[in-house]
Amino acid sequence: MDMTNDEPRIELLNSQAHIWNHIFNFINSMSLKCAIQLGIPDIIYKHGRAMPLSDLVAALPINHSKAQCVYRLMRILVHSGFFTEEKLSENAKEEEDGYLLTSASRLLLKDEPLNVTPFLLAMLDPILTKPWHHVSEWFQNGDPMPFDTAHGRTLWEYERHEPRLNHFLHEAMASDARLVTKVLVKDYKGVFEGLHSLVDVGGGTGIVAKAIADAFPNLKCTVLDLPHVVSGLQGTDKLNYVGGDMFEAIPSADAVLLKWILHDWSDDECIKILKRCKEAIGSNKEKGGKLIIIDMKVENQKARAHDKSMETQLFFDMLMMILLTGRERTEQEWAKLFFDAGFSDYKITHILGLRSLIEVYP
Ligand SMILES: C[S@@+](CC[C@H](N)C(=O)[O-])C[C@H]1O[C@@H](n2cnc3c(N)ncnc32)[C@H](O)[C@@H]1O
Ligand SMILES: O=c1cc(-c2ccc(O)cc2)oc2c(O)c(O)ccc12
Repeated sequence: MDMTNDEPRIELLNSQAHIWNHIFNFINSMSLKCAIQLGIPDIIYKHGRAMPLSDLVAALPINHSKAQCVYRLMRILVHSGFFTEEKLSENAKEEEDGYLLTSASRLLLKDEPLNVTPFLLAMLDPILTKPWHHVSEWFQNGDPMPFDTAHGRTLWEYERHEPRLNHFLHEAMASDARLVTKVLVKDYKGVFEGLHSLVDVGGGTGIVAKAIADAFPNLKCTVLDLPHVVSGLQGTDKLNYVGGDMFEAIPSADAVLLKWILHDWSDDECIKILKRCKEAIGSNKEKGGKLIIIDMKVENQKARAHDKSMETQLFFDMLMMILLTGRERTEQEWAKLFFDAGFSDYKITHILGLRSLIEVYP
């Protein structure tokens, strides 16, 4: 069909703009990465009030020949909601604006306890972005995921031999763990009440388990993770680290926590992990034994076609397909996994923004 003849001109131009926006979506992420690497959020924060462009330029660690370009970087970041502009003076004749942080850029400050910068820097590192250039090739070959097509080995193999990847992934996960734990322990204490023991499976360096152990004096926590992740980590009387493999065995406990684990894995792999979790909990539902999952629940796509949070969930689903063997799941897909692994019931609570808390009972 010849679009130029049949489509109204306005629709033709809108379609072109839609495509341009998609071509250049990466410019939003890369501009933000640049601002963080230059320390722009911290510089504006330290200034303490709306910061004029000239002061920002003077404070930046840049070559002076690039001074003219700062305005253009800031303009796109204002547009995407990371900074706002405010008049520097009450005097209407004075035109100059100054930059202020927004609630999103406050989460990028170095001294912010819930800083999400490590997650951003990890996801935009060339090791993790290279596989995106190999997706169509992967669709046509026999590799398990585009990460292998790009790097010749799985992410797990790469991580074992490349300390930098291992380090930035654990920093990324730890930063997310701090944010989620803050909400969980403050607002959803009931989930952990009555429990005496909990294993955080794939709990990394133990940020979540430490916070739960601190918040509940009668609860002893264990972190199970791969031996190279937990080796050298010092436990306490309330927190202990176990090096092991969740596909083989999970220490027994009243409750098992799986935060951001199951979305990394295929359905068959999840069923194996879930069966090990059920063995660890035992079968006594009345004793309070349960599995606690923190992961996304994707809604029906048709109902939310233009919803921003649906888009973010779809981004994560693609990320899991490109890097790992995992996926994001609908309620029906979650329920099937639980019943196939031998669990009898579950309850989903929407408490963590795009992620849900799913309690699963033996
Ligand atoms: C995406 S991270 C999630 C970390 C943590 N639960 C969080 O949300 O912050 C996945 C974790 O699973 C761990 N892991 C991967 N394979 C594992 C296995 N076979 N047994 C135990 N842990 C494993 C990784 O080392 C990593 O710490
Ligand atoms: O980029 C990742 C990587 C992982 C990951 C790394 C190593 C493992 O043994 C398992 C998983 O998990 C991720 C994840 O859960 C996420 O939500 C975003 C990114 C990544």
